[in-house]
Amino acid sequence: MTALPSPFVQIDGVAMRYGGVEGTLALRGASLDVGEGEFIAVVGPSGCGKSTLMRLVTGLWPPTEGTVIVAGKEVSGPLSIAGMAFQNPTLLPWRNILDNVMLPLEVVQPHRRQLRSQRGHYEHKARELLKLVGLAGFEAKFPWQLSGGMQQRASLCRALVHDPRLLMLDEPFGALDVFTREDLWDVLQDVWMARKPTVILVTHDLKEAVYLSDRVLIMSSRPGRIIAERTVPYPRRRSLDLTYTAEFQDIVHELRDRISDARKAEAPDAR
Ligand SMILES: Nc1ncnc2c1ncn2[C@@H]1O[C@H](COP(=O)(O)OP(=O)(O)OP(=O)(O)O)[C@@H](O)[C@H]1O
Repeated sequence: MTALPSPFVQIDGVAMRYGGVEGTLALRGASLDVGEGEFIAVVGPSGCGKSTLMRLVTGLWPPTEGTVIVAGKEVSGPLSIAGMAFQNPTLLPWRNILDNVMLPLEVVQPHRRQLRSQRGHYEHKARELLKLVGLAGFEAKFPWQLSGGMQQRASLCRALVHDPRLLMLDEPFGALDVFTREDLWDVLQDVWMARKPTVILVTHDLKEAVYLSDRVLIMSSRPGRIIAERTVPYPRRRSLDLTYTAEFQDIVHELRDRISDARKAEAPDAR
């Protein structure tokens, strides 16, 4: 019998308290595994600790208790193999779009070391990514010259330019109108199909979670932990028509009911 490969992301019994012993307990007993190349979505009540979980996986904060292992190593500082995108695109206003997308290459090794001698190669890569998300021709524009949706596309390119094995997305489409959001779902789907990074997506949008992921993890109210999961059965490439089918909507309703139960559940000793 062949052994199963170990998960790419392993979170085991993690607790996180902000601000010392009297501070806010954001997570308690949180455990989850994500396989390499898997796309998972994390949903849960507001304030349950989803963003906190993302910070622990990317090494931006250490857990108060428990372990976080990524690619076989315990996380002990910011992870260079991760690309990140958040609700707010946070592009640097004084850099044009191409230079914004290339920013991680100036920070993350081995790219940082190679950037000067291989600038042409890296620039080509950044331009190809911008083309993939429909931003060819906008390389020399500044963020303020782009719409919110276009800025979010650029921020997705920035998260991908250093070929991260792990893509961490914290409500990346939350601030966008529904049409732009749906366009970007398909952009993300195409990027995932082409490069197969491991993706952890935090979202409040249950339709988005089901449309994009292989598995949806549901968190309890704070202090958050994973209380249930739902496997999504649809092969890719998925089309938006799928979201109008009764079966798809049943899955969304099922998730909504579970989150509503989690919101009602008492968390008496959470502070
Ligand atoms: N830097 C911080 N210092 C102190 N408390 C914090 C900090 N960041 C988050 N918290 C608290 O930790 C808890 C979990 O916050 P977190 O942002 O992880 O939740 P979330 O599920 O992402 O929320 P939302 O769904 O509203 O975006 C909240 O009670 C929040 O107030």
